[in-house]
Amino acid sequence: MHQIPPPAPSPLELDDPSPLPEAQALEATVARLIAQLGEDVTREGLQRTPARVARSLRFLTSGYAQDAQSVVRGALFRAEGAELVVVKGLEFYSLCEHHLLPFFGRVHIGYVPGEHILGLSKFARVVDVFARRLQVQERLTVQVADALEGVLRPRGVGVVVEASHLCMMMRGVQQQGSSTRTSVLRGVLGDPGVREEFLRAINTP
Ligand SMILES: Nc1nc2c(ncn2[C@@H]2O[C@H](COP(=O)(O)OP(=O)(O)OP(=O)(O)O)[C@@H](O)[C@H]2O)c(=O)[nH]1
Ligand SMILES: [Zn+2]
Repeated sequence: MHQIPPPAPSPLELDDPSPLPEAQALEATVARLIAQLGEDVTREGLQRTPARVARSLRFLTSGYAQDAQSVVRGALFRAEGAELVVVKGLEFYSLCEHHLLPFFGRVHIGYVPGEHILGLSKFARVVDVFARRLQVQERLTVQVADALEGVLRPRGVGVVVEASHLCMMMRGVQQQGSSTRTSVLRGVLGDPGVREEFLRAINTP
């Protein structure tokens, strides 16, 4: 009888038995950072922390090694219509480039197809390519719109990002209730009728 093997863990989640020199350098940097915060890196709870943080940071910035073209490959299909398509509420987590603290929220995307439509899951994958980098919210919004425009050549595209920034919540101005909305509306998504339809779709629960 065949045993079903357990699913392989993602390479980024593995405990690397022989870390590459750059991974070791990152670990050493994290160890130095912890020491400079006045902590004892050799105490039991912290011994493996530099390796964990290095691994975690590599995952959280894994978007640098990806590009939107490869992510959508194979999921472009001939368009069946030319109506507005809205994919809303895509969750994302990113790191603010000023404080290296998380900002997170939802991305809403609308587009009016040209010759192609895109497999629905790929919108979330495109968002992750750009969210898993050191970012500002405005650039994230523009990069998602640029990427979709590049691969889909749509008649119009709209990207709205709503996010909470921990750098504004747990430090700095400490505005726990604040959130930020950024948007890019291009092509026919800029036309009043289509824009209204898109904004109504994303604002309706
Ligand atoms: N526009 C924009 N600003 C951001 C984003 N993330 C963080 N910031 C802001 O970047 C700015 C950095 O300002 P600085 O004055 O250099 O840094 P700071 O002294 O830590 O600022 P405070 O947060 O006000 O304490 C702050 O106003 C942050 O709120 C983002 O995604 N977009
Ligand atoms: Zn910040």
